[in-house]
Order: sequence, then C-alpha cells, then structure tokens
Amino acid sequence: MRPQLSPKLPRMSITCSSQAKVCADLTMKMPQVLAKWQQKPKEKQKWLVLYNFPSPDRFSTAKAIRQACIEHGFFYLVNHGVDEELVKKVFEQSRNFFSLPVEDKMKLLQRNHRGYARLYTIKLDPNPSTKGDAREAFYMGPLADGHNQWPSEEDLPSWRSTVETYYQKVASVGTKLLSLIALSLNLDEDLFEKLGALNDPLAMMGLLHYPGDHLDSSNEEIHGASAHSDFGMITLLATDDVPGLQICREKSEQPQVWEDVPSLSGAFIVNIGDMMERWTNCMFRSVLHRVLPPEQERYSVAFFANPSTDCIIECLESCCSESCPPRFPPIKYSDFMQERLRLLYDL
Ligand SMILES: O=C(O)CCC(=O)C(=O)O
Ligand SMILES: [Fe+2]
Repeated sequence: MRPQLSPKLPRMSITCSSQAKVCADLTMKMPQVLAKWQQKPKEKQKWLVLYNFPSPDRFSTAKAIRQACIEHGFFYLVNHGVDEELVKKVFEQSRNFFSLPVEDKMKLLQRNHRGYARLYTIKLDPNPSTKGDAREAFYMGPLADGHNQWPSEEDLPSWRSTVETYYQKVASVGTKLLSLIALSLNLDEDLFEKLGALNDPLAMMGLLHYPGDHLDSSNEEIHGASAHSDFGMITLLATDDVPGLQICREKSEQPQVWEDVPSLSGAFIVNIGDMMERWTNCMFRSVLHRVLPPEQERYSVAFFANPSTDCIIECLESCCSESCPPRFPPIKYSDFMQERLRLLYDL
C-alpha cells in the first residue's frame, strides 16, 4: 500500500493573530541587515526575523518560532554562526561546478540521488501537467555513508572540503534550531533525539543553479522549481539575493495566491517540512513554495534536515487531544521519502 501523503481530515483551524511581526526590539546586533530590511515595504516585513539566535532567552525565542511556524511556515535566521566567508566560498564553488563542461558534470550524474541532476530532469511538482524544472543541481547527503560523488580535486581544488565543511556547519545550526522547535511545542529540548530522528539523519544538501537564460519554445508553464513542499523536518536555504522564491499559504484555494519571499542578505530562509507538519498535526505548516524561472542567473544552497530513515513520525502528544485527534497515521520516514522521491523523478 502507498503511504498516505496528505491528510484525509479537513484542515484544523488555528487560533493565532493573523500578522506575525518582525521582532520588535531589533537590537544593535545586525544593524545593516535589519536597516535594509526595514526599508522594505511594510507588507514585506511581516515575516519573523530571528536575529537573537542562539539566545540566552530560549523561551522567548521558542515562542517567536512557534508563532512564525503556525502563521507562515517560513522565517529568516540571522546570526546563525555560519561564517559569511564560508557561505561565499560555497557559492563560488557552486558556480565553479556548474561552469564545468557538461561532459564533466555528466561524469557525476546522480546515483542514489547523489551527484549531478541535469536541467529539466527533476520535477518538484508531482502534478502531471507541469514540465521538468528549469534548474540543474548537485546533491549530497551524510558525509560518512559512502554514497556521495565528488568532482576531482584536480578539476576543482578544495571543492569537496568547502562543501563538506558547509554541510557540517549548517547541520549543527539545524540541530540547535530543532531543539528550539521542540521547546516551542512545550516539549523537552532533546525531543528529536529521543524520537530517534537524529540517530543517523538523512540530511541532504542541494547546490542549485537556475540558468536564467533558458528558452521557452513551447508555451508550457516552466518553473525554476515547481510548486512543492519539502519533505523533511526543516530546510535551511541560502540564496544569492536574486529573487524568485514564492510561497502559497493555502494550497487548496483556487486560484492559488503566490507571495514573494524577499531575500535578506546573510540570512538563512528556514521552512517547515512535511515531517514536522505531521508531528505537529498540521499546527506547524509545511507551506507550498516554488521558484519562478529567474530573468537573471540564480544560485541557492538548500540544506534539508531530514530525520533518520527508520524514524517513525507520529503526532506529538502536545499537538493532539480528544477534540483534535491525529490527522495522519504513523509513518516511517523511509517509506514517506521513497514515495516522494519516486514522484520527483516520474517525468
Ligand atoms: O532555490 C530556492 O530558492 C528554493 C529551492 C527549494 O525550494 C527546494 O529545492 O526544495
Ligand atoms: Fe523546497
């Protein structure tokens, strides 16, 4: 039997104020970033910018995260501790990789979902009417499991070490964030360790390149990344400030309304994935998002903090009650993941 991917029950209504606010007491910590942010039109400031991370006041940070995850499923993380230089180097290395002759990239063609994915060969939207996504990608996973593929040191010196260091640093930010998410659910900070999600996590990272110059000869709708939700716990995304990312808060509403997610220099854009949505019984939202085909070339790096493959995802006790029963049956992450991966490549 196929795993059940979407809830059968109607969407639970969530009581919360409709507008998340940018944290009010914007201290001196990130003056330039925040000053720039405040120049944006008011409607673009409604997301949470988590600037005090990690913070001595974990409970107020957790409260802010809770509100953002309920209302938007997306927030920005600044002061995340991943060195700006390292982020710059990863983007440089990403550009170096995608600039290689296609024959060289093809030597690293995906095996086991690791390595190079050519333009149009993945489609994030399982809807049969959409075309493959206009982006190329390089995917890697856990550093020690032996499945990753790497360009040669000769072709791209220091490539592997830069990308691996970045993976490790972002993974550790993700783990810290998960303990705050656990707190935000009124549960123990080590909740996700206790649930086995972090025993052997299948965290994946994608270096993504949207060429920006593809020609649409057919009249088909083409996306850089077609509409999808991420299937893990949380995603930490770094972008190069070229716009294109959009979210749709209500996937079932027609016509769908898409809002831009403006870039915030130096910040990770964090979003909730399907596993977190299931754990929280849809209280935290795994929001539909997409990337428009950019007019100009665009690079991003997405870190998908996924649980261990044998982790069973089951509604958390603080997220259900007699009047609000679990909306999904328990599911093993590997079963869920296999089905979603099958749909990604089913062109
Ligand atoms: O490139 C981006 O901005 C978003 C990518 C994304 O959503 C994904 O790969 O899951
Ligand atoms: Fe995504």
